[in-house]
Amino acid sequence: MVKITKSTRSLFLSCGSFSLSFSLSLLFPCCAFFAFVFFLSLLSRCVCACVCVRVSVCLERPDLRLGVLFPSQPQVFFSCSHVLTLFPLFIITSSFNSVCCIGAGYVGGPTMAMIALKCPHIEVTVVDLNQQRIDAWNSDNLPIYEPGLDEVVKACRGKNLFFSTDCEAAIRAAQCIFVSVNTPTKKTGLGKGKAADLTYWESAARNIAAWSTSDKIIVEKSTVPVRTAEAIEKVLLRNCPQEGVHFDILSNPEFLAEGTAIDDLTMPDRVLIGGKIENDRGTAACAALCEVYANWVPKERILTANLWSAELSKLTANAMLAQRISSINAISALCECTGADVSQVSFAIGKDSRIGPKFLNASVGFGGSCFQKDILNLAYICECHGLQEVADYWYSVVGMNDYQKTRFVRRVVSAMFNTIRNKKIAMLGFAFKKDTGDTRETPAIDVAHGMIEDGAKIALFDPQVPEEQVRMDMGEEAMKSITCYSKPTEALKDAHAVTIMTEWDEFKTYDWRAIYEVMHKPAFVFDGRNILDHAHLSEIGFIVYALGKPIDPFLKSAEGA
Ligand SMILES: NC(=O)C1=CN([C@@H]2O[C@H](COP(=O)(O)OP(=O)(O)OC[C@H]3O[C@@H](n4cnc5c(N)ncnc54)[C@H](O)[C@@H]3O)[C@@H](O)[C@H]2O)C=CC1
Ligand SMILES: O=C(O)[C@H]1O[C@H](OP(=O)(O)OP(=O)(O)OC[C@H]2O[C@@H](n3ccc(=O)[nH]c3=O)[C@H](O)[C@@H]2O)[C@H](O)[C@@H](O)[C@@H]1O
Repeated sequence: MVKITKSTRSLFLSCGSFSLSFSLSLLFPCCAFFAFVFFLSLLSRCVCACVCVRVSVCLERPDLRLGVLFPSQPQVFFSCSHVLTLFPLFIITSSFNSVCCIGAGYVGGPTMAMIALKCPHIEVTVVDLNQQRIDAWNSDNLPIYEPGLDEVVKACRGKNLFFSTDCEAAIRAAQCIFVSVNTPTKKTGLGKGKAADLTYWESAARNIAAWSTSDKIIVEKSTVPVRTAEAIEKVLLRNCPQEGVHFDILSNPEFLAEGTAIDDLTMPDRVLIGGKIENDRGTAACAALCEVYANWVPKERILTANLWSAELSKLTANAMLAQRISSINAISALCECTGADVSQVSFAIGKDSRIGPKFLNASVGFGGSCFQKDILNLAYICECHGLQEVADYWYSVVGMNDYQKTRFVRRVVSAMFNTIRNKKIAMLGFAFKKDTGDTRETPAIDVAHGMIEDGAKIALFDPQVPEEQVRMDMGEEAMKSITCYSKPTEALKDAHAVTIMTEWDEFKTYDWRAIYEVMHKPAFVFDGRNILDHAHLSEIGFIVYALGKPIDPFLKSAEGA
């Protein structure tokens, strides 16, 4: 008796589906698309059947041919046809030509501009609740400073790149929705000071659910706790009023760094796409997103993974990068005690190909919106899983960063005869790194507060950070002790000391001899980024403190005093 196998059944099913949809399409033209899809499906299965028969003849293996109809050897047929039947699904999802991104910030803006630039066939709309931000994206004064960004935006804006506050229209129109909203550390409630605040994410998901009338691929671009996709899926499914709308969730964490975003996006080390690769829809959704990136990223750099691995990889990458900085900063403290030079140590260990040279610059501390937030979040997740020792390990990376900032302030105060009361301290740089105007979690905030506590008057200059931003970061009370200058010469005139907080290239080109002349003596330089020519400064007459470098004899004696 002929037993109906999976492969036989699928052949009959395809045949039936095609006939039905074909007949329906004669009555209702809108069914023609489905008829086409089922036709492709049937075709693919028939091709497989023919191949199996042909192969069976060549190899004299009747069992392979029988596999089409009988249970003896169905795998060959079944797996081939399975792959080919993904094809129609692939067509549905891969050909998307309209994407939207919720969140027009440091990630949403540049990443979408790059997709628009590299994929002229895709219409990209970036939406945000913040009207001011959207207006800025639509103006000549972009809301973020990022080298090369202006050119990319100008090349596509109004063609296939649009910025809008009309979230509803953008969500309705898009086949694929990137979510790139902020995920800061929770300030109150359960997990405050550690857990990620997913309020903005959840509200974006609720909007997607409310306004979607067709299937969507939802892409997590924001950095989120591992297993967020699971929670988001629940929100989407329970809140979508439209029957039959399907959401495929992907994790596509962003690895760009501010200041180099355009280069990072143009040639990323890797693009990571996590999805439910254990099922056909998940695989097809992953493939569709891979296709977008394949327009400019070499295929071998596009990695796929399961959802949870992708989500966790992002937190882990940031934690590991920050951990390298805390490690070298810890060594910088030891260098100062022993006469070793941290730059020489970094160089020597970086030559080991297993360690590598990057992220080994000692500094006054890492800043930025993500490192601290993501480590705290990672540690909190560990705590929630009862892994206290693992959590403590990661907390210590943040602890070392705090120590480095405090240590820097202590050096400033102790070097200047244990008092900086009413002394003018020129602070060069406020951004958390060069080539950005971003000040989130910048070490300059803590250092400035530390020096103000000791009575200092701070004269601040940063080439990209406006006074209003400093005011927001420091607060009105602290601003009584801070004056912001638009020219470095004004900040430096009559200063007792200079502190370098950001590694802006222009600081290296200043006429330090002329600066020395207009400063009070002894004139101090505290280089929190190790960017200046310290030997040259000493030769001019400055008392120089540089992180992790042999200590100037003047400072040693001041400490002893
Ligand atoms: N800043 C960076 O360099 C990187 C950030 N990330 C991650 O990307 C995410 C976004 O970061 P940023 O772009 O820096 O944040 P951001 O704060 O600059 O931008 C987020 C934007 O989302 C908007 N928004 C919030 N809720 C919204 C909603 N429901 N509908 C519409 N718009 C909404 C906000 O108004 C804001 O403009 C975070 O999870 C961050 O951890 C990842 C890699 C790099
Ligand atoms: O998730 C994120 O937000 C991003 O966080 C970092 O990017 P970003 O914070 O923009 O800038 P980094 O170049 O990593 O610098 C972070 C901080 O570390 C400091 N740093 C960096 C390198 C180093 O050797 N020493 C050091 O002190 C920088 O001055 C800065 O304050 C990561 O490098 C990105 O891959 C990631 O996508």
